[in-house]
Amino acid sequence: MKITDHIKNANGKTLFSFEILPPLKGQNIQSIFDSIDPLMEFDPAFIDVTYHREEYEYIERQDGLLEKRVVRKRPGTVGICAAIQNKYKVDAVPHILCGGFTREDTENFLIDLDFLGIQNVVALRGDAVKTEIYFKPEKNGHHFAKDLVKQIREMNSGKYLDESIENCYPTEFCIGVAGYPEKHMEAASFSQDIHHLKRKIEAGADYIVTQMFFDNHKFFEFVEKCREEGISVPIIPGIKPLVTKSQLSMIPHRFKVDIPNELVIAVAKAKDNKAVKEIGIEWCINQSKELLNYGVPVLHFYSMGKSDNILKIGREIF
Ligand SMILES: NC(=O)C1=CN([C@@H]2O[C@H](COP(=O)(O)OP(=O)(O)OC[C@H]3O[C@@H](n4cnc5c(N)ncnc54)[C@H](O)[C@@H]3O)[C@@H](O)[C@H]2O)C=CC1
Ligand SMILES: Nc1nc(=O)c2c([nH]1)NC[C@@H]1CN(c3ccc(C(=O)N[C@@H](CCC(=O)O)C(=O)O)cc3)CN21
Repeated sequence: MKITDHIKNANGKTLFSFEILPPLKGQNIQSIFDSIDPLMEFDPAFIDVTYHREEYEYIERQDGLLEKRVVRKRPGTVGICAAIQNKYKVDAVPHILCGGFTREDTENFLIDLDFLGIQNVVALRGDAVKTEIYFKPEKNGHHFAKDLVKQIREMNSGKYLDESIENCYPTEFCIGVAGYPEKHMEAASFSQDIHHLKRKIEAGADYIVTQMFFDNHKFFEFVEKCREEGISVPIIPGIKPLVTKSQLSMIPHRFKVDIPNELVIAVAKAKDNKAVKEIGIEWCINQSKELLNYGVPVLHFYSMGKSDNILKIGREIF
């Protein structure tokens, strides 16, 4: 079922969802099932599975020259989505990126998803590859998420890239896009970023899921601003409980989000990561309760394969 239909059918009740990443190459899928099993008691409306493109590694050869190697550390997004839908009868939502994909790759990827009965996707530009600062599209790939959204919409109206093929089957993808309560790191201003978000909705996106945030006021202001700008689609908050001290520097660095001082102080004072996990759970429960009162359509947890803390949070909320 489409995410937007899940939301409509819930009649104002807040739904539960979470996000996982494929295991490192060489691992089996059991670790994925083990992380999903405990969370089934909250009846997830959907499970997002991130997509991980290739990375470049430079290996020093014996002659001292550097050899560039292309590696994909976390393949398997589509297979995991199919396995989830088959095993749990829960909608799996693959992330689909501009980066690393030509338009043809995108079309063929979407055909696979459609054949597997996957009806939802999150359309993202994708991060720059680790060894580069700026995002670079493939030749004949998309620069921005809004262009990817447009291509999916065209397939939804039966328009494929090869116009000589007649009577193409129209797919029925429901499309999510990312929103940034604290502005995307590359956007020149918050207003400009909202303007770009609006373009994604105009291109045909059906809902927004946010970057993680630790201060609900940032989310409330973001929703207000979106509504003022005429963005009327559902906005789903994405939240993540802290688990380690090192995240105090990793999260602001990687995702360009702020951590409120009160939380920073509590985590910094904690005697070990076990204590940090408890602080993270408590903070996330408070965030969740307030978001629930605000009437969010879904609470989306960035569990990334670790479910014990989400289980504790879910038991307080759902
Ligand atoms: N894998 C995942 O689950 C998630 C990944 N992300 C990452 O966040 C990053 C951005 O992805 P999206 O939000 O999908 O990208 P996007 O294409 O919507 O926006 C990327 C940046 O370009 C700017 N922009 C958009 N249209 C523009 C235009 N026409 N001219 C100039 N600038 C424009 C935006 O303000 C933003 O700063 C990526 O790095 C993505 O991988 C974000 C959320 C979830
Ligand atoms: N810019 C951006 N890129 C993304 O891929 C992305 C977002 N934002 N925001 C939403 C989700 C959340 N994502 C996440 C969230 C946490 C981890 C994670 O596993 N973090 C580990 C350490 C990761 C590492 O080793 O670098 C952690 O300790 O939290 C990974 C992806 C992926 N998504």
